[in-house]
Amino acid sequence: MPSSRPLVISGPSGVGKGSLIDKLFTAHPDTFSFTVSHTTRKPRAGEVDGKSYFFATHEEFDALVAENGFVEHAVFGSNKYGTSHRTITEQTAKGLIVVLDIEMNGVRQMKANPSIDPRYVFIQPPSMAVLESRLRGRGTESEEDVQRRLAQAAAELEFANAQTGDKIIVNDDLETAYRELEEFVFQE
Ligand SMILES: Nc1ncnc2c1ncn2[C@@H]1O[C@H](COP(=O)(O)OP(=O)(O)OP(=O)(O)O)[C@@H](O)[C@H]1O
Repeated sequence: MPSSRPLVISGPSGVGKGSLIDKLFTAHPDTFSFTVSHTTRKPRAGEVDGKSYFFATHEEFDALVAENGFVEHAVFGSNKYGTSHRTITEQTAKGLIVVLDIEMNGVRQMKANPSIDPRYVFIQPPSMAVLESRLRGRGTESEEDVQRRLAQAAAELEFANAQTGDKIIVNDDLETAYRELEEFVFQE
């Protein structure tokens, strides 16, 4: 039986977190769950409250921050995003392993307030050059955005390397990295 502790997957943009998490969910369809984040941004067409996100006003969001309702939260542009304690405990109570895809500052917050005791996995690129080519190859970001993500990547790698006791997986060959992740997740 795998541990029921939530799994926090972190690492620079473009390193392959999404690809690895997709593989995990596909290979084990009834084992894992995502959380539903809170956001102050307005719903886009087709987005359902409580499914895509929990949509909140700034006042509602700030009230939840004040009562320590988030395990991590952040501001992107003019909007706030956060993962509530509640979304994690609800999914864990269903017997699912919660998977959180979180950036460095979120990990910092979770470690500073260790109320849910997750397992941390850091995904790293074989080199910065490979990371750059994956980010460009994905073709979803503007040049300015690629540059911003690469600058942030250096900080992400430095942060991960300074952590002790967490799992680090180098995503060189995707299948090999996936097997390493799977083995870690399903170990006793
Ligand atoms: N081991 C690998 N070898 C080659 N290409 C890979 C590998 N892993 C992922 N990729 C490719 O690299 C690109 C970035 O991967 P992905 O979108 O999964 O990254 P991410 O870490 O989730 O990024 P973000 O944090 O920005 O969402 C994708 O085009 C993906 O197909």
